[in-house]
Amino acid sequence: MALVGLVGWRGMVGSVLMDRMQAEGDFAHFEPLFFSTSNAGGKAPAQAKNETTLQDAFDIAQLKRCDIVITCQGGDYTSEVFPKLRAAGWSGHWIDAASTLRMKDDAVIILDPVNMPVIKDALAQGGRNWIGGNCTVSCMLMGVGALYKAGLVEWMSTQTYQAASGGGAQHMRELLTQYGTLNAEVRALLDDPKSAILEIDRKIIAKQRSLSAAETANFGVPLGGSLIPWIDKDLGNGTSREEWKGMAETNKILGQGEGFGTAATPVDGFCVRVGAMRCHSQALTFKLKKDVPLADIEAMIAADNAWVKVVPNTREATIQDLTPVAVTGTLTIPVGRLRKMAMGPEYLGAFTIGDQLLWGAAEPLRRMLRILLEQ
Ligand SMILES: NC(=O)C1=CN([C@@H]2O[C@H](COP(=O)(O)OP(=O)(O)OC[C@H]3O[C@@H](n4cnc5c(N)ncnc54)[C@H](OP(=O)(O)O)[C@@H]3O)[C@@H](O)[C@H]2O)C=CC1
Ligand SMILES: N[C@@H](CC(=O)OP(=O)(O)O)C(=O)O
Repeated sequence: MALVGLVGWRGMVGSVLMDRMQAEGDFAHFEPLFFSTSNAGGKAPAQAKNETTLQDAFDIAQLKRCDIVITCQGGDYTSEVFPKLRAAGWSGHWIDAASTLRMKDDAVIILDPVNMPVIKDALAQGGRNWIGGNCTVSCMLMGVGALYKAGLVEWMSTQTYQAASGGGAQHMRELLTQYGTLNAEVRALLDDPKSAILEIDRKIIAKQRSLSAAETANFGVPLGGSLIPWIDKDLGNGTSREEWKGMAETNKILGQGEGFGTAATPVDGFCVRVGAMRCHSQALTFKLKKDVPLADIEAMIAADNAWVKVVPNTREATIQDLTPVAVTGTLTIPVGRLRKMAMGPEYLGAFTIGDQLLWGAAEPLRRMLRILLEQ
């Protein structure tokens, strides 16, 4: 039985991964070896079989024992450990949620319902590095990948509404703390149906502008009752790194080069943090290469994979099924608001949502592990 090293299994992404692996019976297919950066020698979780002690996640000799290592520990860990492990002659499979290795030539961005042929090609050529994609990109392609597979997309523009969880657990806590502080500030006025809404509004904006440093430590500014139209690093050319990933990773996932070559499909837009908990939403505008009837587009999208769900473009269906609240904790990727736009029949609008901890992070890793175990 393959020995699989699990690193980062108790973090937020790792916990979602563990839950999914448990739900799918994955642990029946390998011997797990659990690692920790903080508690080596401690007790491994209940899924452990023969190896019941936590190993030091920096111990190259222990990592070298593994046929496969799967890590959700983060980019700093990958940067420190991965080169040492390969330099020590380890030729096992490395499956990673962090972005560190994504754009390396010898790494595949894994999203098998979308790019199984790319994964199979890499496997046939001895590929060993399998990296989960950016959450926004992965969720988007799970929804509208059919249009790319059909070669219909001339370009795509994205406007995202990204949840607090993309920043990590502390960001989710901070958002809720801010909501709580704001609510407390006006609770007495809310309880009085006769109170003036503009007084409530004045108190809220005053409170938002005076939140303590501790209450904005992670986002840097208030997010509760506001939004932040910048995610990840400033690339210095007017683009955020999150926006850059849209084109770079979409094209790499599709096997269309490293993102900006002549074969690449242009993808660009704005990435915005909003006060949602763990679902990333995005409004998409496509320029299609030709005018395709809307019914054909809907059928194509609906048939693409087992998780995508076309939501009828009506008010009732949209407000019921096309929200973070509806999608959180599920693998369903709804695609709705599908309509031709006023610019012409080749212009298509769509809105899609995905749980960024499931399809956006844990699920592609889990599925890659099964692909490797089943070869
Ligand atoms: N958050 C996201 O949306 C996404 C994250 N990723 C990638 O996954 C990586 C991990 O992200 P995320 O899961 O959010 O990170 P977490 O901070 O939740 O977990 C990372 C590690 O922190 C350690 N840790 C310290 N204190 C605690 C605690 N109280 N509870 C749990 N773990 C703790 C654990 O390591 P140990 O057990 O060794 O102490 C854990 O594995 C990111 O750095 C990123 O590279 C990828 C896609 C999306
Ligand atoms: N940057 C994403 C989350 C994330 O972890 O992305 P990446 O895996 O590309 O670093 C967000 O903030 O929503």
